[in-house]
Amino acid sequence: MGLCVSYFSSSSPSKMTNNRSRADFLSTTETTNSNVGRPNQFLRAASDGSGQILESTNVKLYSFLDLKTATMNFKPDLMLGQGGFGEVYRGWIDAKTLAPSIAGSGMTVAVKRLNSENVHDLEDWQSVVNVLGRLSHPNLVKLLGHCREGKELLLVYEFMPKGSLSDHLFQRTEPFPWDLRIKIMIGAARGLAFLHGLQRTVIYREFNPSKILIDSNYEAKISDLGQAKLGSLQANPQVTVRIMDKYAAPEYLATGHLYVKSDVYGFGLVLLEIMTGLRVYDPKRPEGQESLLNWLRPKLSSKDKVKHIMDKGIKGQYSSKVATEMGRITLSCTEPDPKKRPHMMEVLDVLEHIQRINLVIPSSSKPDIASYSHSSPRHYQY
Ligand SMILES: Nc1ncnc2c1ncn2[C@@H]1O[C@H](COP(=O)(O)OP(=O)(O)OP(=O)(O)O)[C@@H](O)[C@H]1O
Repeated sequence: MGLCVSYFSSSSPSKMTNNRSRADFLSTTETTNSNVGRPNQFLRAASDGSGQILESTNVKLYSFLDLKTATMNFKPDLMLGQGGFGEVYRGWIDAKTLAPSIAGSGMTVAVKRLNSENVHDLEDWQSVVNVLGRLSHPNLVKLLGHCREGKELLLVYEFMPKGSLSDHLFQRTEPFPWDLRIKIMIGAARGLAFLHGLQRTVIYREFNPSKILIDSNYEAKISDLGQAKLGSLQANPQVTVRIMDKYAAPEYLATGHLYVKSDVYGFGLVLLEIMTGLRVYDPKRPEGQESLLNWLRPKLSSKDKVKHIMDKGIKGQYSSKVATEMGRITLSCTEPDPKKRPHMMEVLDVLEHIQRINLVIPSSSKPDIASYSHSSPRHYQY
């Protein structure tokens, strides 16, 4: 995890570093020639009023003891999950002062305790926390606080009570309703478009369904802003390089160069996952079908064939026009040539259109979202 900061002209595609550490999945780049090569509408994301860059960061500095208190000493029962860089615990803080509070009172937060062995470039910890703590958008999980004490590194995030898109798509027996799938991807597209539309462009880099978290209203927020500049390969060449990143764009795997459009590729793969209900890569599938995109790409452009790749569990919840349009936008996002991929604002427009055209499906053939939404992933019930 980590952030790679580099400076370049924003003419797209934007060349980045050739570091391939998983560590620098979230990259910021400053535009020296701010709008060159961008469609005007691309700036809408940063200027539509929904997101902003705060004057100063509100990210609170916690002591390790504070966060021990907030999480009942990192009680195993409170563990929300474990990622490649550490564990995430449920915790509680005072909603006004953000001071740690006793379990069950105040505001719930997610406390990420990073495994410091994976963190190698700590000099910029404070500055990166400051930069990312200033980004505010309804579709980004808010970074509320951080702690750095000896080997302990922690980040405190807004709590997302419905877990991740990955939990809903792949961990549950009940199929995730189509309307929610599209709503969530629209929210995620807004979050990414905001990052890409900033004058100091942010490339997220490891977009995938476990990074899309869901709030109580099924609004999506992109998580992990703030896991920043912690462990670039430059700082520590021994860091394991994860060459076969399942969601990584081909140009990144081939050259190590990262572009704004590399995020669009990852987004396209998640679109394919919400269409099919299948993981983007599964070695257990029969030969030739392990990579979802390689297997299904020929069907995405065919009006007749695309219907057949849709998740059987959501049959009847979308029109065939929706399936066709989804096939088209997925194909376009996953174009091998990054220049041919759309900007996130364009993807957002298409998804909003798809959401509108699906209104023709009578609600009687759709599942009762209210009853679905009463359930949360098991580990989120407390
Ligand atoms: N803000 C949050 N609110 C609620 N749950 C969260 C929050 N952040 C993370 N989680 C949960 O904690 C678990 C681990 O998250 P984490 O970000 O560490 O890992 P990941 O995204 O699965 O993988 P990695 O960081 O290795 O790429 C996930 O299952 C996620 O659902």
